[in-house]
Amino acid sequence: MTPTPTRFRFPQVKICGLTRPDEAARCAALGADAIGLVFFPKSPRNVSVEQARAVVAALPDRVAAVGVFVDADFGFIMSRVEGCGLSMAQLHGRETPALVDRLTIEGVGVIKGLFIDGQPGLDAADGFAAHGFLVECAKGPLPGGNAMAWDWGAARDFGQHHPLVLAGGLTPENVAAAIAAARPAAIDVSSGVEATPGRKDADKVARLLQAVNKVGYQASASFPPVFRPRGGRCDG
Ligand SMILES: O=C(O)c1ccccc1NCC(=O)[C@H](O)[C@H](O)COP(=O)(O)O
Repeated sequence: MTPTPTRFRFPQVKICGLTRPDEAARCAALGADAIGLVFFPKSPRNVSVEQARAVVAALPDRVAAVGVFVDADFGFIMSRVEGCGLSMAQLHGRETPALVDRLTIEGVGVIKGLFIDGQPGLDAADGFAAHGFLVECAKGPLPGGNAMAWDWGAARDFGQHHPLVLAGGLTPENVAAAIAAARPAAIDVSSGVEATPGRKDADKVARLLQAVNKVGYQASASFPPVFRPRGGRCDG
């Protein structure tokens, strides 16, 4: 992938695992760039199509709505994308490059989940024409959302060559250190801003965004923004 100089807030912020419209609207008002909706029945954050549609309806257009899937097929993903008004899909299992290509052709932005210490690992990235790569560790009972911190600096080199979405155990207290260590294009947080699984705590979200904003805005970064506003095709 060829790095393109561009201007945007660095890093972008995705708050994942929303289940309620009022909490999603609050995340947006506080400055989140994207929210995540988990379509995985084993997760305590799993949402129905109806729930997800209501959450997306509460968002301003500038906020990306990302569906999180684990080994789902094209038809299932597209039914959620179209039924709920999602702009992006985050693939958190053993999905193939062909599935990513198919979604991209449909105008769906794709974030591929990779694991620093599991499969698929970082070496799989070059096979995927994804808009971003979420990197976290593989510890914990679920494929994501496990509140597991790791040595985030181990992803720094990866982030020089790929649009890195840093995730795993981030909190308002440690996010500045994590950003300094990994220099990601975006960060993703779920457990660290929750009151209970699936319920976001507005005070924690506010403190997280304050901490990210304090790190500063970088005028130029190596990649285009990972999270794009809803309502347009995602071509690049
Ligand atoms: O959050 C979940 O429940 C989940 C379940 C299955 C696959 C992925 C899932 N979440 C993906 C995310 O993007 C999380 O925000 C990411 O793993 C970080 O989670 P956390 O360490 O809790 O901040």
